Amino acid sequence: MNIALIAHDKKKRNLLNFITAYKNIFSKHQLFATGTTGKLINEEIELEVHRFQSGPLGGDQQIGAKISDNEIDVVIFFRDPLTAQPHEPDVSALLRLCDVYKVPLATNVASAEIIVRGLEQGWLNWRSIKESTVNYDE
Ligand SMILES: O=C(CO)COP(=O)(O)O
Repeated sequence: MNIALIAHDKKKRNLLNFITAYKNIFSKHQLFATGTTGKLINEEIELEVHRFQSGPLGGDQQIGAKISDNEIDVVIFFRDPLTAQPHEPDVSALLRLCDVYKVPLATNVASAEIIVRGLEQGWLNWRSIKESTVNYDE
């Protein structure tokens, strides 16, 4: 599965801890991230990550484009709900595209835990047959 990993600055430590805890699961998948998040994952956890631009410089939009091409299966985005972001429209657009394309999305550690454990159990295997069977308008 292709997993997008993103965290706002005040949530980066939470995301790094989370990925470390589930490193054995994440290591079986293809990882994508916005620039700074990806750099930290790469350096601190030593997982291979494809890095896009930093979020405020277009990284959220790049991940959104991958979603619209059906190339992202899961988004884990630890948002900071208490700090205004200069690129808030990009953040909203990314979250919106997850809903448009029915991509499982976790915006905090509690929901991320459910998704990652489900991933391991095969609950998201339907993603691989999605393109041929799911009508995006429904
Ligand atoms: O701002 C972000 C998501 O909106 C995250 O970007 P960075 O990973 O580059 O900090």
